[in-house]
This record gives sequence, C-alpha cells and structure tokens, in this order.
Amino acid sequence: MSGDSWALAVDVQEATTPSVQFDLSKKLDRVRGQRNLKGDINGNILPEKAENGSCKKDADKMDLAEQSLLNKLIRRSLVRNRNQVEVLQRDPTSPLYSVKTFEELRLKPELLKGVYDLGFNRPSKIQENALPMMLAQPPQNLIAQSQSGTGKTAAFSLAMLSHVDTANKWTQCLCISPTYELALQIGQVIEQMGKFYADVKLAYAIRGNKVERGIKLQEQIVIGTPGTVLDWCTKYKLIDPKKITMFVLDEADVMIATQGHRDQSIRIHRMLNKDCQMLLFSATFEESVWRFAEQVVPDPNIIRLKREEETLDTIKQFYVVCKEKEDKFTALCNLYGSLTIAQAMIFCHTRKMASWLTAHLTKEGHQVALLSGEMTVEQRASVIERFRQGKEKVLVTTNVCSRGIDVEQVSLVVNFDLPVDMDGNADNETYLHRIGRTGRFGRRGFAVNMVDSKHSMDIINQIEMHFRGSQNLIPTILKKWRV
Ligand SMILES: Nc1ncnc2c1ncn2[C@@H]1O[C@H](COP(=O)(O)OP(=O)(O)OP(=O)(O)O)[C@@H](O)[C@H]1O
Repeated sequence: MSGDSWALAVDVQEATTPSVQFDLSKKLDRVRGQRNLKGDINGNILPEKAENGSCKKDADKMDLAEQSLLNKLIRRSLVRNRNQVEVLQRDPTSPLYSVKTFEELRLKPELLKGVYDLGFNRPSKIQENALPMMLAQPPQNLIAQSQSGTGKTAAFSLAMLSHVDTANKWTQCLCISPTYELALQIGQVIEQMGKFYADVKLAYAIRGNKVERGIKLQEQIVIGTPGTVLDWCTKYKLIDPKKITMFVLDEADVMIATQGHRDQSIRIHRMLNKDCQMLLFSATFEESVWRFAEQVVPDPNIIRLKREEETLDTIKQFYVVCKEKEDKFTALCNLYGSLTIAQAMIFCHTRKMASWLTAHLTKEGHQVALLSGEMTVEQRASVIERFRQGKEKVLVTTNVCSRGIDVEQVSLVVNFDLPVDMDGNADNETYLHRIGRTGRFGRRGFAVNMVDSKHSMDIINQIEMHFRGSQNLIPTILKKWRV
C-alpha cells in the first residue's frame, strides 16, 4: 500500500469540542504541510522530515498517525458520553428533549416503576409526542418518524403495555418487526418495562418457537416476524386477528418496501378489524413509502422529520480512500485499535464478503464475531447475546443487523462495503440505519466508510447530497483529509 493509497477523512472541527478542536486543528495544519507522518503512543501526530525511506515506511507512519488520531477522538468522546444525555435532554434542538416528565404522560404506576428501573429519567421528544397520541381515546392511528436510537421502541412498547386489558386473556396487541433479532430485542424491552406489571404476558412469534395448533394464546402481546405471525394467525390459529386492537409495525418503511415483508404485512393487516389502531414507526421513510403508508393507514396522526433532521450530529462520519478489497482490509486492521476501544460493528454487502472478512481478521489474530443471514436462529441469538454482553467486541455482519439492534457500547460503525440498492445506487436509508447502531440515545459515535473505487466514491457523494440540509450538512462532516 503506498502512502497515497488511502487517507482517513477527518473533520476535526466537527468531531471535537472547541478546546480539543483548537489543539487538533493545529496538528492537522502541521500535518497538511508534511508528506511523512508519525504518531506517538498518546495519539499525537508528529510531523517528520522527509527521509529517503521506502513507501512502505511512509505508509506505516501515516497509518499509525491516522489510527492514533481516531483512537484519540473516540477515547475523548467516550469520556464525554457520561453527561451527554442529561445535557441533550435540556437542549430544545435535540431529539431527546422533552418538557414533560414520565408522570405527566400518565403512565400506570407499574409502568412508571419499570421505566425508572431501566434508568430512564425523562422521555425523549418522540416519547413525549407519540405516547399521548397512542393512548388517546378514541384510539388514533399514527405514522411516526424519529432518528435512530431516540427511543421509538420504548415508546411503542409502553403504548402496548398501557393498552392491554389484563382481565382479557387473549392477544390484543400485535407487533411485527423485520428480523428475528429485532423481535427478540423488542420483546426484551417489553419484558423489562413490564417487569412490575405482572398480569401482562408476552409471546414471541418467531422461527423455532414451538406451538400447539388450534389452542388460542392467552398472552395479551405478541411480537414477531411477519411470516411466523401470519402462520400463527392462519395456519395454527393461535391468534384471532379480529381481537387485535393495536397493531404496531416497527421499521415500517422496510416492512412496506421489501416485497416479501410487504405481502405478509398486508395479509396480516387485511385480517384485522377496520377500527384496529395502527402504529407505524421508523427512523426513515422514503417519499414513496410515506405516501403508501398514508394510503393504508386511515386518518393518521403524523410525526415526520425534515430531511436535514434525519442525521444525528452526535455521530461523526469519516471515509477512508482505499484501492481495493485487500487495501480496505489493511486499513481496517490499522483501525483495529479504535474498534476495540468500546465495541464496533462492521457491515459488508454480502454474506460471502462478511465470511471472507471474518476469516481474514481472525487469521490476523483479531477476535471477531460473525452474524449473517444463513446462520441458524439459535446461532444468531447466541452471537448477538455474546456481543451484547461484550464477550466479543467486534461484530462483522450484513444488512441483517443494520436496523434496530441496540447495543449501547457500540462506538464505531465501519461500512466495509457502502450500502447500495439493487441498482447499485446509494441506499441512503440503510446508511442511516447502519450508522445509527452507534450514537444511541445521545451517546457519541463514529462511522467510518471504506471507499475503494470511483463507484463507491460516487455512492458517498450521493449519500452526502441526499442528506444535505441547512442544519446538518453531511459534506461538512464527511470532509476528506488527504496528506
Ligand atoms: N427516555 C429514555 N431515557 C433514557 N434512555 C432511553 C430512553 N428511551 C430509550 N432509551 C434507551 O435508548 C436506547 C435506544 O432506544 P430505542 O432502541 O428505543 O431507540 P429506537 O429509536 O427504537 O432506535 P432504532 O431507530 O435504531 O430502532 C435504548 O438503549 C433505550 O434503552
């Protein structure tokens, strides 16, 4: 790899507080004037006079310097994470801001206890706005958009828990989500929040869950993936769809836009009563999907973000220019120190690429976990659980994990392959969901994108253009730093 083959794109001004910014900007100014770079173990970038050394030597020095800089940014940001949530919840421009307390949202005492037990002090903006709409009488439909990691799952989980009539021993709330992992995770949130509400019961309609045909479920809430939920309603007759009074679509845009999911979701929807309350949530809604949702959901309340509000400015985004796959691998190895400061997720386009990358990282002596679609559900559940517990610090995966997965400690997301749609164009929605695996609920996060061709440079440019807005300019965040 030559010294010019890749460069870490760092926007120091965006990524640091004013005092740090000054410090690092000065370093960058010095760095920009030099060809050869060297970093010390404290993450300081030291300029060095040009020598007659080989390209390899130059590259090594630059790698160390760039890696050190990123390590330093991440370490600093993690230290600042501690008070971040409280500060943001007092900032009216933040998606975490609210004027109300949980008490003012009139939650049942059992649920208030559950919320506080989880360590939540105040609701986020989406929770404050959506909960009164979801709990209003007569019931109202809702299509709601809020940035990744801002508490949507908690919001609709509280709505379902508040909605059920515990005297009735049949399924009243049905929630569907696109993946097995996500359904499990939502179920865990409901279980935690409902910990002090003993009479509410929950069932998981997910692959591998053994059930007896024809015996109606007594659980008031069912959470599952569309195929299994459909089977439980039709083939196994465990749920009477006519008795469902609250229907939640999580990651609603993908449920509508992906053909298999859409067909199944529509079939489930058609079986429900006309007056069943419908709640659709996602961090992203492409224009056409939004229009479709408005047609399907009668007279909905709408909570919608402006394009420029969709990105979180607590997630700092970079890109690394590489030549090819092997070069990306070298760049990734150079960043490995940054990946393991907290936890990291690395996204690949295909299962094959994810396996290749995992095998190569392992061969280099790095400890990484792999989660991809061809694994059994038991294997997938075990991998995600180990990652959640921090047993593995780096998870290599595909789009199967791009949405919803909530692991607080993830401080870095790497797009080893940039997200593209079937036509090879930028998949802006997936990009936002992938990087949203970090920066959860006000925490700071980093996203590093690997660019290895003119095509992938075009993709980055398309993503920049898509999210360009007056407030939150991705181009200013995705500035390239070339040495
Ligand atoms: N009011 C709150 N106070 C503190 N933490 C909260 C609050 N609400 C949610 N959280 C935490 O914030 C994290 C993100 O919440 P959640 O998973 O509900 O976000 P989301 O909007 O559904 O994310 P995504 O768009 O990725 O699906 C979780 O760890 C959750 O426990």
